[in-house]
Amino acid sequence: MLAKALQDHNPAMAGGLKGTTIQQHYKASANTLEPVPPTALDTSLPSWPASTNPLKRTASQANGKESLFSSQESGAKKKTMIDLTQPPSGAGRVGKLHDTVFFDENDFDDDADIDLDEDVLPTAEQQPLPIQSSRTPLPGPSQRKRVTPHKPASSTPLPWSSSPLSHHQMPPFKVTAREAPTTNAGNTSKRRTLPWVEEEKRKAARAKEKVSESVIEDFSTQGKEGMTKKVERKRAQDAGDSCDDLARGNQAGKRKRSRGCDHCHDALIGQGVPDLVADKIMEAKRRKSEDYTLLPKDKPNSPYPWNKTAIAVKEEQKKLRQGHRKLSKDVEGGEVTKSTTKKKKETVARVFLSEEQKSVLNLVADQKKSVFFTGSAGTGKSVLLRETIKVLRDKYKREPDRVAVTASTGLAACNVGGVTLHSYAGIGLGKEAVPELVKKNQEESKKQRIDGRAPKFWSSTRSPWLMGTCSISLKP
Ligand SMILES: Nc1ncnc2c1ncn2[C@@H]1O[C@H](COP(=O)(O)OP(=O)(O)OP(=O)(O)O)[C@@H](O)[C@H]1O
Repeated sequence: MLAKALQDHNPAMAGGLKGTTIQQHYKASANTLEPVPPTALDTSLPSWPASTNPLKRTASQANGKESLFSSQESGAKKKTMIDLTQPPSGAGRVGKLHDTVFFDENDFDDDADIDLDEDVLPTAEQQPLPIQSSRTPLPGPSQRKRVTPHKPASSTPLPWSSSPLSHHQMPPFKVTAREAPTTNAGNTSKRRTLPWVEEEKRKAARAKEKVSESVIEDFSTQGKEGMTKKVERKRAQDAGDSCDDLARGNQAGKRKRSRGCDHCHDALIGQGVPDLVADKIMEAKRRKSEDYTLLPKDKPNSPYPWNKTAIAVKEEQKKLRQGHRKLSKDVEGGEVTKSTTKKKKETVARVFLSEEQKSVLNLVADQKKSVFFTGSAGTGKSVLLRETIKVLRDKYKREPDRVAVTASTGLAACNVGGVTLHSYAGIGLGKEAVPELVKKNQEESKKQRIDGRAPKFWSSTRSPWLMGTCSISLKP
């Protein structure tokens, strides 16, 4: 069936198959099949019309020489063979089917990209700009002819702008913004000025003219001497103005004060003030006027509420606080709040000693006797001891070193505000012999005297001794 189809398609080829089987033939052709070079394709293309160009067709549309073969013996390997060397034959049944060409609407979208091998000279409108691209064309596998752009001659001047020639010429002179002519033809620019500024200028010009006229008249009538006198009068007038302005604190005075004040100086001399004194007074005045700056209170009040000095703001805050305090007092019915009043010092209730305690105190403080008092816990021994210390310190206020509060232990000493007996004596742990301890105590007493501290006369201290949880020693 396949051989019959091939015979119908190309009788010459079918004839060539005589004497061999189809499979043997295509085995041999597959071995000898070589890729067709592109030059061969290019040379073969122009001879065919575009409608019958086999390159524009798909493999299934090529011509009757296209077919698929599969080797049933070797397995599933499929080989496609297209013979492009032979012109298409319209005699075959498959070729007849493809004589009618169908076009899609999108088939001609790429017509602009078709590279024609004709040397078409570009027209004047299509002439490319002489800007050379930095991109160099990549060398392709096929060396096709490229359309070279028509380059102008090197001597031809290149137009660098499309502006008219008048725009390229330099202006005849530099025109400033004020002198620049307006766009309106024939009208020069007129600078807008304020009417009152113009009026002031006119007045100044008129005054200048008057002054010059008067100077000429004076010079002609009074001569040089008259002119000098007039100038002096004018200076004195200026100085007088400056003094008045300084007194008022005006800005005009501040500007004029550098000139000095000759007429004030003359006035002082006229009053009988010596020249040197007048100079010093004027110098002092000048310094004062230079250093003088208006205080905020001297400055006129600003009509604007936000234009206030820091002092004015503080005064306002102070007034507000006072008003708030007054208001709070009124609300609370005149009672002062706790935060504003000082807390009263809490006083400890006075201790009232019992008869027994009083007798012990009397023996120690008045009769200067050594007393041993003891008792069970909570019977008031510490209370009595603190009261006794207090009475003795009040009694010997001018001789504080005469009262010493000691205890055998540190805890007991803390309870009555004293020190340990060993610390008071300065004997350390007290493990040495008595003579050595006495010597130590005397040395310690000397040191304390030199240092100005209260001396400890442990060795020479006599009665009364108060023995209990603590002891109080009194110097005789
Ligand atoms: N004359 C007094 N007046 C008021 N209170 C007193 C008086 N005597 C003692 N007390 C009170 O009795 C309590 C015990 O007193 P205190 O601590 O002096 O006793 P104490 O004998 O020293 O006790 P302890 O032996 O345990 O140290 C304290 O709270 C103290 O206030």
